[in-house]
Amino acid sequence: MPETIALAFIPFLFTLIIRYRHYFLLFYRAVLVRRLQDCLTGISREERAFQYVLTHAIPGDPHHILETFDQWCYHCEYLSNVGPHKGKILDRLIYENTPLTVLELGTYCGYATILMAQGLPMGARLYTVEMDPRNAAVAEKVELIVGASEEVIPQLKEKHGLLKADFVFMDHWKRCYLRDLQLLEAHVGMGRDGVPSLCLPEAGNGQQGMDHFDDSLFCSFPLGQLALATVGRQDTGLDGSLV
Ligand SMILES: C[S@@+](CC[C@H](N)C(=O)[O-])C[C@H]1O[C@@H](n2cnc3c(N)ncnc32)[C@H](O)[C@@H]1O
Repeated sequence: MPETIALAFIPFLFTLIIRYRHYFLLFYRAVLVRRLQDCLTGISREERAFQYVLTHAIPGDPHHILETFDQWCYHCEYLSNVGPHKGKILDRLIYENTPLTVLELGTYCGYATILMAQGLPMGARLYTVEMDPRNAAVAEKVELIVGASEEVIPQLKEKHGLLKADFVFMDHWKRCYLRDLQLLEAHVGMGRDGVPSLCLPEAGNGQQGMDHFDDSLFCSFPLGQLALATVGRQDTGLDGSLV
């Protein structure tokens, strides 16, 4: 009898596995393989990626550095970079907006930082905030600020000289998006003539190397009174409404 009940569950289990195969794959690659590699190599996944990039990329060539990151993600291990598909959208937004001051929340390995920095006009400045001091990469136009966004944003003006942000790329933990937008509104001048652009990739869905997940888009909205927009899952508290 218990065997019969167990057998009856097998089709159900198969259906679940097929339905959620991408999440299983993500779990396998991002958690299981990562833990195993951490134990085998004695260094973190991000350090492994850096070693790969350092040994395979042409120094000083941002395109090749990004391509090398992509190769690593497709053929070796998963990284939560913005990735080549959403990267194209980000690149286009930078090109269209030609911002002089850019604020990125969530540097991680510096993939989006490099991507944005190489598209910025001369004299532009990119500020990028990362709370994990191990995740750091710096380029010429970039000021890397190590700290949690909630502590850094109130100090951006006085301590880091960021008087206004023309373009904000939020790519940290999405539970922080609403709070940090409110902090930005309170502490940082926003954009040319008060019209900043805001980018919110849909976090947790669109991971690099997981093409199937890459169905999210970026938004760049001209924001009069800071209109908020998010694309994809509507669980950030930012549902396209005006604040
Ligand atoms: C998805 S990764 C960023 C990927 C990066 N923008 C890219 O495309 O290469 C998110 C990063 O945000 C950082 N982070 C999360 N919450 C943060 C906070 N409140 N302040 C600063 N950094 C934060 C994490 O440590 C992590 O490195």
